Amino acid sequence: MPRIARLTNEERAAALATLPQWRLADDASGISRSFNFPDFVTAFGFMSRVALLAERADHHPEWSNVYGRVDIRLTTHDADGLSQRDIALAREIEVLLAV
Ligand SMILES: C[C@H](O)[C@H](O)[C@H]1CNC2=NC(N)=NC(=O)C2=N1
Repeated sequence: MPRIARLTNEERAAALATLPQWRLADDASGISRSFNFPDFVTAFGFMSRVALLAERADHHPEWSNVYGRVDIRLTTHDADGLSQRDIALAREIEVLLAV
């Protein structure tokens, strides 16, 4: 029994309308975005900042890094799908990039 509620179709559509850079998985289980930085150090600095956000939120990304590229997928394991926690972390990541 999932401990966190999955978003309804309506909630998901409304949330994703505010996150145009994020792509919904075909099975709607999560959202993903790729980030490109000029080099590894910049990419890893970004990952460090995301890691602090994730730890504070107790919500952790699935991700990979190749040199300057960072691929992030957000899904909620405790909900077996997409929850408000994923949306909240995606928004925080967007704020990080905006400053
Ligand atoms: C015990 C702890 O709060 C949970 O395991 C948290 C940790 N981070 C998590 N991260 C993600 N992405 N999904 C979760 O369900 C989740 N659960």
